[in-house]
Order: sequence, then C-alpha cells, then structure tokens
Amino acid sequence: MKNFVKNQIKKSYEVKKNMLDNEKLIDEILEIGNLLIETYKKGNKLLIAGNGGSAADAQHIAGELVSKFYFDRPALPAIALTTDTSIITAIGNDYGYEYLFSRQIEANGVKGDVFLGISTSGNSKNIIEGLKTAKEKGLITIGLTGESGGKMKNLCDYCICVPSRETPRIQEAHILIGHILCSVIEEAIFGKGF
Ligand SMILES: O=C(CO)[C@@H](O)[C@H](O)[C@H](O)[C@H](O)COP(=O)(O)O
Ligand SMILES: [Zn+2]
Repeated sequence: MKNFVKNQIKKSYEVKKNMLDNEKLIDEILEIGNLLIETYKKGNKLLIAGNGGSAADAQHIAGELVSKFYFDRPALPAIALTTDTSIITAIGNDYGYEYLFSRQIEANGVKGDVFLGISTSGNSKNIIEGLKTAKEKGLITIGLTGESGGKMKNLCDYCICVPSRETPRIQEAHILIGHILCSVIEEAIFGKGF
C-alpha cells in the first residue's frame, strides 16, 4: 500500500518534470499570461468553466484573481461559471447540460473578454459549446486539457495540453498552471519589480 501511494506521487512528479523540460509549454504559459495581462489592462474580464474537479479549479483560479494571490492589490475581474445553482439548474433543466456555459457566456461575455475552458479529456460538450459561443461573441479562448487536447485543441485560440492521460494527474498540473498564471498577472500588473 505504501508503494501504491508513492507511485501516485511519482506519477504527479513525472508530469511536472516533463512540463519543466518542455520549453514550448513554458512559452505557452507565458504567452497566455501576457494575453491575460493585456486583457486586464484593457478593462476586460476572465470567464472560467470546467466540470467536476475542473469546476473546482475554475472557482479556485477566480478566487485568486478576485481576492488576492501573494499580496494585497486591487481586485481583478474573474467569474467561474460553475457556482450559481439557480442559473445552472435553470439552464440544465430548460436547455440541457451542454448549454450550461455557452448560455452564461452569451449573457455575460463581451468582446475582448477571455474564456478559459478546463477539461482533461478536451471533449466535454458544455465546454465545447462554451468555446463556440465565446468565439461568436468575440472573446479570446484558452483551453487547459490533457495530452490529446481532444476536440478543444482545434477550437481554442490557445491550448495547453498537459503531457498525461490520467485525469487526476492532469488536474494537478492544471492547477499548477492556474497558480503560475495568477502569479504572473499579479506581479506584472501590481508588482514592485515592474
Ligand atoms: O475530479 C475528477 C477526477 O479527478 C472528476 O470529478 C472529473 O473532473 C469529472 O469526471 C469530469 O466530468 C471530467 O471531465 P473532463 O475533465 O473530461 O472535462
Ligand atoms: Zn478529482
């Protein structure tokens, strides 16, 4: 049983090590960081969505931006589209689960905003519909996925495909990337070194 535990730590570590050695992936994180910095400087906002553990990630990232990450500074606008049970149950009941995020993007997204879709398979229908509506409304689209990228890969303006096929390991890398993006944004806009 000890090895069972150790094996999972090892797998998580190996995914992170592969990311560290992948210069293209590091550049992609920085490119998205710069895009989000520009988005905030223009006065636009970030909308985030995911299912299950990725819904928690969406809320986690929005929390860092609206509250604070490392230090006290003005709030940054970010909305997780996974939190309002009245909206979610109404859309799910009246239109269908696949329209959960697209309907909210239709309501709250404006040109220049960014939609971040998080999905380990890259194939969750409500994220795919969200990406389509986001594009139609002039939002910039970012995806966080697993190795294959699924259908999201060709639908997103920017897509980071974490080099793993295991949902929990992919999620662990997604939240690392989310944290890095929050730190880059906070430092670039409000840090003393800038
Ligand atoms: O957290 C986990 C597994 O670690 C699950 O709740 C997982 O997020 C759910 O099965 C999701 O429905 C998976 O969707 P996706 O990542 O393929 O979009
Ligand atoms: Zn999980």
